[in-house]
Amino acid sequence: MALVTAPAPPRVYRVGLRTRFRGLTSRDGVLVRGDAGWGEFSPFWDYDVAESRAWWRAAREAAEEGWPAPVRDAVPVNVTVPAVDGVTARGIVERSAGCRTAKVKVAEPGQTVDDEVERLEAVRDALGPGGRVRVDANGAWDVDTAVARLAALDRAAGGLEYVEQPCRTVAELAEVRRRTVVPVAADESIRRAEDPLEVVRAAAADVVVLKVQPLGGVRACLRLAEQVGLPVVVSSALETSVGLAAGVALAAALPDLHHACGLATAQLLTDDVVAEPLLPVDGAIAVRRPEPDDALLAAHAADDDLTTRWLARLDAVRA
Ligand SMILES: O=C(O)CCC(=O)C1=CC=C[C@@H](O)[C@@H]1C(=O)O
Ligand SMILES: [Mg+2]
Repeated sequence: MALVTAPAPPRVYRVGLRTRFRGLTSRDGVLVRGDAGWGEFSPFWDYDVAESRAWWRAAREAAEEGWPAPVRDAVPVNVTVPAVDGVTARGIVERSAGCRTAKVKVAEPGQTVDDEVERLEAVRDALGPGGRVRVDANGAWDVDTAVARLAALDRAAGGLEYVEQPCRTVAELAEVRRRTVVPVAADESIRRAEDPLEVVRAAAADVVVLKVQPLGGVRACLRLAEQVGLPVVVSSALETSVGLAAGVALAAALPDLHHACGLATAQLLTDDVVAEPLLPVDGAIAVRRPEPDDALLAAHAADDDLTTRWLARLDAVRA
């Protein structure tokens, strides 16, 4: 008699964030298991059903197909510094397990340029002269603000590696790029765009940020990287180590990788669903695919209300 195993049920999780990030104090999502392993489906709640379909394709790829073979066995990563004060920022860099690049959040509502200068000076001081500092404005500035602000932040940081998404539109990114010496990286203009190649046609970026879930999986990102033809930074969507493993797999499979990747975000979580999270050692994450741990899945299981919301979302996206 053939033994038929029932498909594993989706597991809804919720874990805390150490510092408020993107307005969030915790992160939640669904983990699904297929023949190839575990996948994560965790679109932020501001992504609608249509946008979330790419996130589902990434989870399905992980669970059903797995990922292309790596060409490297470790991925250099940046420490991610939320919009915190200078003392806290210094501590985060010092406890980042050897990261030599820091990505610093700027343009936080309610903060001033002085807050950003203090944060960047502290980060540069903690990294020393050999480290790299990048900032991420999440599209919050207009062009004039970006140009003026970048001059001040470039000075405070002792040189910026790049600014990620200084303004909202592709045309604005292109103008900022023409008016400042700081290189420009496109993030939202890739991951939330109808046509990610618009950035290339408009000469709007020096670097592109690729996130596996919003862009529909590792293979989809590899194809996009080839079409874009610009240096790539793989970054997380603030997932558990199950979702991070897909980002690590992408970074490991890219033919060229010249920048540290934004994949050290397990450092931002208070806990994880795997026993050995994908954390950096000496500034790099080893390429591997950790499995969730039953006790940790149980410990971080979402309550009934959140579980119901996620299962409804999953149904809507799969329909
Ligand atoms: O790139 C990093 O260092 C970490 C990931 C990161 O910053 C982000 C993850 C998820 C959502 C975003 O608001 C944010 C980003 O804008 O890049
Ligand atoms: Mg970004």
